[in-house]
Amino acid sequence: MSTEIDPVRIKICGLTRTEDIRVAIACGADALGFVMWAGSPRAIDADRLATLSATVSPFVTRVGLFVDPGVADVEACLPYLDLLQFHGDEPADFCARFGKPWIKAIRMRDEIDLGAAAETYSGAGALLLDAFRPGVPGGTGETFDWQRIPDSLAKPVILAGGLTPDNVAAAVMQVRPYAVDVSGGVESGKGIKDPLRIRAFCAQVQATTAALSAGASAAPFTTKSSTAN
Ligand SMILES: O=C(O)c1ccccc1NCC(=O)[C@H](O)[C@H](O)COP(=O)(O)O
Repeated sequence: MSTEIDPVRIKICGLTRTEDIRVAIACGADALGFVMWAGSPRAIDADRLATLSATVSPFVTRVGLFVDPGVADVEACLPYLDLLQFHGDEPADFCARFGKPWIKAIRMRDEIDLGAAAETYSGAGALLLDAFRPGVPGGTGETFDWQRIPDSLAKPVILAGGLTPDNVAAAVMQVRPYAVDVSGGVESGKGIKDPLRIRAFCAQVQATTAALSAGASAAPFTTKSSTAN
């Protein structure tokens, strides 16, 4: 029996070049991430963001990534973004003050309580769950134990951290996230995306969604978005 399911959304992160944006969109990416934190090898500034953002088609979400930014730093980027993604220790009221939809990255340190995080960041559109490496706010290229994600969470889950064309199908099957997020797994160098790897990554996600729709799983498919407020 075939059951239509929501496709797992795809976010390609750490884009710095127009040609990579074109490939990501052509392969079906739903969202594109731009790292607005100067400490990253994938960082761009607001001028570059304006240029890149102008090449993004309507209906593709432009996401700005920030790590404990100043208010003015975020405000300078607002005209070029659809969604804000916070990777530092930003309180919820800070994340919400810009009048844009936002998501919160949660690094999966040992003691993390995802239920509490979902309450603390109740205004977030989703929680992006990422690997924890001390001193590195994101883009680690490392996975974490996906079994640590509860079956039910009060926010949609965006799964990140060390995803690649080789492991993303298993990740989708196991976690059933609302979306997957990848950076290093589709790169040939920091901030330089590999078109073949982007294509392979998106194809794996799309094929897994199709397989689930066709009944590849014994359990009825629900994504981690299904328990969202
Ligand atoms: O990518 C970075 O360099 C980065 C730096 C600081 C904060 C966040 C950063 N990236 C965030 C992302 O959304 C990445 O896609 C996510 O951490 C997954 O990265 P990867 O493990 O390389 O796929």
